[in-house]
Amino acid sequence: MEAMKPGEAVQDDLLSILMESCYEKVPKYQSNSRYLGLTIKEVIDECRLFYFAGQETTAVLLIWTMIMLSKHQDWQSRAREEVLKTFGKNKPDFHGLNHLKIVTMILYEVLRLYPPVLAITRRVSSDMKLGKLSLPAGVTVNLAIVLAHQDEKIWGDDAKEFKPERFSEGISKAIEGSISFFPFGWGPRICIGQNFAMIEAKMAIAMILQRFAFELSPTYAHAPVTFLMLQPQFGAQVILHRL
Ligand code: HEM
Repeated sequence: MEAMKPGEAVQDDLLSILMESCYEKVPKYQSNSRYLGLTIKEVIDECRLFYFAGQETTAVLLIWTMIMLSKHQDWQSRAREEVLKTFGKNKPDFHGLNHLKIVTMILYEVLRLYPPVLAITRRVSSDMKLGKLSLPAGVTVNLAIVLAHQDEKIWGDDAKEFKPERFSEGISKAIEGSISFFPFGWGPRICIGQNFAMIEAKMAIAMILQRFAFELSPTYAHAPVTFLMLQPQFGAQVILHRL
């Protein structure tokens, strides 16, 4: 804050933007001053939210992807083939990552079966009707992402099976008009980091596939459990073979 006052240390990153809003719009922190910008507490809360919302979610997406590609070696080979065709052994670039079709299908299917955020909740602010439901003010509605993602009426008898080909023509074709795939939430509060998360996950998976073949260790026990996020309860023991 001190360094920002004379115009130093302002950079084009998230923290600077938050700090700028805080410093420029609320020059003095008096409890009676008109509230225009973020308070320091709000800046800290935003930073915490970004860390919490962005770190663990993408980490568990990557873990489940490694597990699924270990269980389904055919998809691991297809993904590696695509990555090597696109980048060779070079560092993946943004343009190429955006054009990975197989890897994207795999990530969507992992997000469908193992959504890092299992459910989202909303508090009803005033009495309202939602379809046939009457919701009184004050109740909390729980939207179980994982149940919609594995509903056999929507996804078919094989809803619980790993079949990335469901997404071969994109999300809208796979869900055919129903809102039955929302790993990043939906509506005005949809995840602000979803594009970043997908690029980050593609980058990590592509770099692993370029270097390693991998399989599950016999010690791995499949036991998804929720500790805030959906995680493998006993860890993910994966054996890597350098290529
Ligand atoms: C696989 C990765 C991710 C998943 C599955 C995920 C999932 C979600 C979901 C379901 C919500 C909506 C919560 C609600 O409606 O109550 C959300 C919100 C949010 N996410 Fe993510 N997220 C991921 C990655 C990220 C990343 C990488 C960032 C930041 C860099 C991020 C930042 C946020 C923020 C700030 C919100 C709150 C948005 C708001 O309330 O307006 N997320 N995320």
